[in-house]
Amino acid sequence: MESREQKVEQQRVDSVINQITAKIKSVSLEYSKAHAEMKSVQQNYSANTSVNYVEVDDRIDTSAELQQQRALASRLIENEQIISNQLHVYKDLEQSPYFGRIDIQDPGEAEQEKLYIGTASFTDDESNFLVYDWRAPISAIYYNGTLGDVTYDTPAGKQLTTLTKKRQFLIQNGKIESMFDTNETVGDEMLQHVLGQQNDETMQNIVATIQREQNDIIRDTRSDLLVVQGVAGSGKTSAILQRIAFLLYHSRRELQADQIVLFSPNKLFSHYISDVLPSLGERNMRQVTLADFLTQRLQGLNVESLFDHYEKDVDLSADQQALVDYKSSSQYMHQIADYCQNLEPTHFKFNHIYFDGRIFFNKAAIEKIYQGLPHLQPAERFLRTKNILIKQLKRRINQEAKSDWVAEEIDQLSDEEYHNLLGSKRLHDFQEVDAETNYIARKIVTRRLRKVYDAIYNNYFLDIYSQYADFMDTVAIPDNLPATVMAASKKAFLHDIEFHKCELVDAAPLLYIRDILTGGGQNHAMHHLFVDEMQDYSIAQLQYLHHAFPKAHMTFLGDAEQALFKAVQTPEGLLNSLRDAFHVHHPRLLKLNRSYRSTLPITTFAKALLPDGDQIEAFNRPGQLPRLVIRYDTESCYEALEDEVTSLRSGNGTVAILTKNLEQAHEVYQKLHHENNDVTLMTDADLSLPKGTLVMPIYLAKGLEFDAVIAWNVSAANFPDDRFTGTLYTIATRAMHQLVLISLGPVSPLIASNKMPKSVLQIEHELTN
Ligand SMILES: Nc1ncnc2c1ncn2[C@@H]1O[C@H](COP(=O)(O)OP(=O)(O)OP(=O)(O)O)[C@@H](O)[C@H]1O
Repeated sequence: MESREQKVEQQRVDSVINQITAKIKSVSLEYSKAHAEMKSVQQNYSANTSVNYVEVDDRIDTSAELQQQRALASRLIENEQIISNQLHVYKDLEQSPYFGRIDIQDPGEAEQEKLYIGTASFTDDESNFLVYDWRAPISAIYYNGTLGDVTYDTPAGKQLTTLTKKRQFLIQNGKIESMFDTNETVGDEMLQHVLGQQNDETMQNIVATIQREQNDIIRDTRSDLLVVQGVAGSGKTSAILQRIAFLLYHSRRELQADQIVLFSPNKLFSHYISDVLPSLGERNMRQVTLADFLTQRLQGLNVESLFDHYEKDVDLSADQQALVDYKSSSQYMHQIADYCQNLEPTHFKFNHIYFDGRIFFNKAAIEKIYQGLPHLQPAERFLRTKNILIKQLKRRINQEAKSDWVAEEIDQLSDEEYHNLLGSKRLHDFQEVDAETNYIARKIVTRRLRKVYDAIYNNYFLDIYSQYADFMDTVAIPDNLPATVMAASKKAFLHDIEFHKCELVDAAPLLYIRDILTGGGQNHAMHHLFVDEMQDYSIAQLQYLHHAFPKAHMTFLGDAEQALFKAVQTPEGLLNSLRDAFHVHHPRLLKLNRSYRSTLPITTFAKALLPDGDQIEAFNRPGQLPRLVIRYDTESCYEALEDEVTSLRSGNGTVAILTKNLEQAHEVYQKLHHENNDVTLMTDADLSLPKGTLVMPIYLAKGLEFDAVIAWNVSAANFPDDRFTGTLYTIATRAMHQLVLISLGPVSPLIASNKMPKSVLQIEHELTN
């Protein structure tokens, strides 16, 4: 039954919603007007684009007018967009205007104030705040404060107040479903409700239930390097997105969404999180995967992806491991920087520039230019060389413009082509006819030699591959790495380059060498760099990202335990390595030890897989024990899989069958698909997750979650030793409500260990005779 208190609160909700509804009406009217205005300008614009293009003068006037109209149209579109966004925000508020209330007593004030907190601010006609945005300074108290005296940060400094009440609401369709008073950050009841729900296709914001430790990450504006070690399901990704929304609000004037870049683990993940910021009324930040970023920067090269890497690098010899460790280290990157700074001009490696299959600029000539310059930093010297080459190209264009083929081509130009070549020039700009013909001739040659210009502009005359090979030849390598292994690696690198391929471990060092020597590759406009799943990045790669976005504040989040096929580094060790490598002023390490995603039995099982799993605190959400199903031949194993899928599907929206690698995902898919059409095999090209039964290798499921998970073939043969702990742990922790493990033959020692209490699993054996 509704309490008296709840009735009073419901009356307030009703009154606020009435005001929001009235606001929606007026903003809708505004929107219709803006839309009509935009449409009429657009129609006008398209009518004008069909004007006569032949007369040069007309064309120039028309183009100026068109430009004006285009600018007006884009302003109106922007205006319409702003109003439309506002409408979205109000419509969301109309359903659920707020989720929290705090009562505060400011020092010296006679009366207490009641403040209500929601996803966005809402004021009445007299500008009184009926709802405060969750990011407003005062709202921090809701997340951080316990009853009593509290302080909060404001632009004017710290403020003191007394918190006398903290209340949470669950309001749906304008009705208070439940409300609680609490002294905690956000009480368990609310979290139980949110976490018990079925998985959606895309991630939801957690604004109503942000926890205190998460709030520290979200509201940190001081650190230039924030490293978050958070156990699986502890809300790292959620915290990133809430943090971005917070930063956009906090620095509304200086920061735009496209000045924030997030490196995400795969494309499925990018789609999975794409609704969170729009649900908070913000635009999405830029998102990129490491593979896309590297491939884009190393155009023409097929850079090995993290996925190829997972498929391949399971069994490395000690020497090979030493090589990978070295090339992934900050020391390696420092040695590259030293190499570049001290590079003798005679050691600089150049390429010929070709045109139509013939050498246009000879590398010996380029070398001569470079070596002839005064003593300068390599990048400066390179830039000067580039400018000299462009000057030489211009000279050659002028000479070539006098040749017969150009004159012939001019003769054959149609009027329209001729005018196009004239561009914005007018006929009376030229003193004589010759000058005009010469102008056209140079235009023709310039167009023809465009490729040469592009090659110079894009620095193709630097032979970065030979340069990197030279570096590998000359660098002082660590004691544990045999010189023969390094030499073989150089050879393999050059061999791969012949086939336009490059291993992942060489991509960042290669780019680093190129950037330092050419003075390029740095984006100074990016204010924030976020890296999710940082355990999958080497220090060398992170160092390159820091170099590529030198002005960006960095937030790196990950879970050392989820490192797939890789040794685990302690968070403190990682922070120290990063601090030394980056020379930052305000590094900060935060830890999230509470796991929210999975039920208590699933988290309890997952914890037991880890040597130091005790640090993980499970959120107490009840559920069934994970089931371990053991079969002794392939046929019965697949039968068991089918039975499990059928039974899990009846209660869950998505069931994900997670495998160790792609090959096993294919095998499972072939088998299941044969019997049942409602199964999807996910690949790294997929952009979104369908509902139903999904099959994928674990590295594609990084950062994702599913209602139910089946861990495929957790046998001793498939997961033989502790190199696979991270993989198995990551698989288990993708499950929200149910987890089934299927083993073909004896179970992995990671599960069948003394450390694994019998009570955390329900085991089903097949009887054998
Ligand atoms: N404060 C919170 N309130 C409600 N739900 C939360 C909260 N924190 C986390 N969650 C939920 O827990 C789940 C896991 O969160 P998230 O994916 O952000 O964790 P993660 O640390 O990035 O996980 P992983 O490293 O395992 O991929 C999500 O469903 C998220 O919505």
